[in-house]
Amino acid sequence: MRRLLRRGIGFARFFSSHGGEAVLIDGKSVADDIKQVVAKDVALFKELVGRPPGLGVVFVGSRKASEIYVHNKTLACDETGISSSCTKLPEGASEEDVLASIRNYNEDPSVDGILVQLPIPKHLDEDRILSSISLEKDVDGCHPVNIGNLALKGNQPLFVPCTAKACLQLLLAKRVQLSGRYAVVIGCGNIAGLPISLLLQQHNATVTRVHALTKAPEDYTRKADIVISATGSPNLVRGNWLKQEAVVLDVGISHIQDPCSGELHLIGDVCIGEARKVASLISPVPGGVGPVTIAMLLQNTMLAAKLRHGFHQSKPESDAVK
Ligand SMILES: NC(=O)C1=CN([C@@H]2O[C@H](COP(=O)(O)OP(=O)(O)OC[C@H]3O[C@@H](n4cnc5c(N)ncnc54)[C@H](OP(=O)(O)O)[C@@H]3O)[C@@H](O)[C@H]2O)C=CC1
Ligand SMILES: Nc1nc(=O)c2c([nH]1)NC[C@@H]1CN(c3ccc(C(=O)N[C@@H](CCC(=O)O)C(=O)O)cc3)C=[N+]21
Ligand SMILES: [Mg+2]
Repeated sequence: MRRLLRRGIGFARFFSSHGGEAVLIDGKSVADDIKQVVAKDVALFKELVGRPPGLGVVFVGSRKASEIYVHNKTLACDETGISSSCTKLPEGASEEDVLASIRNYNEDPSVDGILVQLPIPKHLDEDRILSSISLEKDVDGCHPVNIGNLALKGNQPLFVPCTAKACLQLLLAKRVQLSGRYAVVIGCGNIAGLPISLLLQQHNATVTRVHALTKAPEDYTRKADIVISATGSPNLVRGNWLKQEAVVLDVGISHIQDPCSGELHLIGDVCIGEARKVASLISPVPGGVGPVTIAMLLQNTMLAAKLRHGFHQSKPESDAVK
C-alpha cells in the first residue's frame, strides 16, 4: 500500500479501479517546488554577477484578464528575486512603438528574458513582433525559430513555451508515461495547444490535434490515454469523451460571471464532476497548469540569464525539463 501511495499514477489506478474518483493534480505545490529551486539559483546568480536575472514584459492594450496575468507574473518574479519591468502600451499603439519597446529590452544588458503578453491587438503583425525578440531572450518560446525547432526532429529549441513545459512537468511529476501512448490535444492556439502537441510528440507520444472545425472530437478523445484541452470553451470535455483511467490536463480558462453576485469565477474546458468519475488523474482549473506556467516562466528566465553569462554549458532544454 505504501509503495502504491508513493507512485502517483499507480495510486490513481488503484482507487479508480475500485470505483473511486480521479486524483486531482496539485499544480500549486509543483509550482512552489520549482520556485524554491529558482530562488536559490537567483541568489547564486546575484552573488556571481552582481545583479538579479531580469524579465521585461511588453503589454499592449487593456484586457482585464491579461492585466491580472501580467500582475501575477511580476509578483512571482518578486517572490523569487527576479527583477521585472513592464512596458505598457495603449490599445492603439503602432507596430513601430511595440518593436521599439522590444528593441529596448533586446539591448538592455540587465534584461535576460522578454515576454510579449498575448493576444495583441489585431492591427499589429504578431509574426513580425515575435520575430523581433532576441532569440537568446525568448523565454516564452514564442519566436518562430524556437517553435520551428520544437517541431523539428532532433532539434532542441533554446526555450520551450511555458504552458507546454508546465504540462510536461505535471505529467513527469505524476510519472505518466508518454512514449508510445496516444495523446489528444484539443485546441491548437500558438501559446498553448500547438506547442503542447509538439512537445508531447518530442517525447514520443502519438499525438492528434483537434480544433473547432474537427468533426466529432470525442471520437478521438475516447481512444486517448492522455487528453489535454486548451480551448477556452467551458465544460467542453464531458465524462463520456474520456476513456477509463485517462489522464486529463485542463489548460483552458474561461471567466464566468455569477449573475447574482457579479463575481468572476474561473472555469476550465473540462466538466470536472463528470470527468472525475472516469479519469485516473486530472489537473483542475484553478490550481493546475496555470501556476506551473508561471513557475516555468521564472525557470526559463533563470535559464536565459545563465546562458547569457556562460554558466550553462549543456543543451538547455534537455536539462530543464527532465
Ligand atoms: N493555464 C495556462 O497556463 C494557460 C491557459 N491558457 C488558456 O488556454 C485557452 C486557449 O488559449 P490560446 O491557445 O491562446 O487560444 P486560441 O484562441 O489561440 O486557440 C483556441 C483553440 O481552441 C480551438 N477551439 C475553440 N473552441 C473549440 C471547441 N468548441 N472545440 C474544439 N476546439 C475549439 C480553436 O480552434 P480553431 O483553431 O479551429 O479556431 C483554437 O485552435 C484559453 O482559455 C486560455 O485562457 C492559455 C495559455 C496559458
Ligand atoms: N506570451 C504569453 N505567454 C503566456 O504564457 C500567456 C499569454 N501570453 N497570454 C495569456 C495566457 C494565459 N496564461 C496564464 C498563466 C497563468 C495562469 C494562472 O496562474 N492561473 C491560475 C489562476 C489565476 C487567477 O486566479 O486568475 C490557476 O489556474 O490556478 C493563467 C493563465 C499565460 N498566458
Ligand atoms: Mg495554456
